Amino acid sequence: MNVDHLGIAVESIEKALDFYQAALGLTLTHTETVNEQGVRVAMLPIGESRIELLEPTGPETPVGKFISKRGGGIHHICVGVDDIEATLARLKAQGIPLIDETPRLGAEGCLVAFVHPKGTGGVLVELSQKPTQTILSASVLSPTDAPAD
Ligand SMILES: C[C@@H](C(=O)O)C(=O)SCCNC(=O)CCNC(=O)[C@H](O)C(C)(C)COP(=O)(O)OP(=O)(O)OC[C@H]1O[C@@H](n2cnc3c(N)ncnc32)[C@H](O)[C@@H]1OP(=O)(O)O
Ligand SMILES: [Co+2]
Repeated sequence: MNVDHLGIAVESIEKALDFYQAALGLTLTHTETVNEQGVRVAMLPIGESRIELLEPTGPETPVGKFISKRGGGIHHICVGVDDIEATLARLKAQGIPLIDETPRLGAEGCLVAFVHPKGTGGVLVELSQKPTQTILSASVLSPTDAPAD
């Protein structure tokens, strides 16, 4: 397991890059729109992890609602796992409240599922399994935007 990324809700990725890219000096490696989650994402590696900037595609999306209720800020922590189905089954058996009982498609073709904050000490936790080479090469799962650089 690892911290795959930290999700930060922002009103505008472009504005947020003034800090994370221009001032702090992180490198923007990937941008993509994930329609299934209603977000545009920008990935900036930091050490062995990444910062994921999340800009909502509209107000009635998870990140859009989060920003209108609380303003921007830390939205979720993403834990990388090798077998997301097995992890979900283990959590479910222990009565942990899951938002997604089956994985969905996340950024970069990953399989993702969210655990409800009421079962995690108030933090929205995303589980993510990296795609296999086979999945990566399938055109249906290709990122919708071109890489940033
Ligand atoms: C692209 C992908 C990727 O990385 O690959 C992504 O990250 S996509 C990232 C965007 N996608 C997602 O977030 C999908 C999963 N999220 C969701 O399904 C939703 O946002 C929920 C987390 C269920 C919240 O739903 P909704 O806004 O309708 O409910 P709500 O505002 O009434 O919130 C219910 C309770 O959860 C709390 N709550 C809501 N959002 C929270 C957050 N981000 N972190 C911590 N707590 C949170 C509220 O304060 C409230 O607590 P109280 O009950 O105590 O008042
Ligand atoms: Co995420």
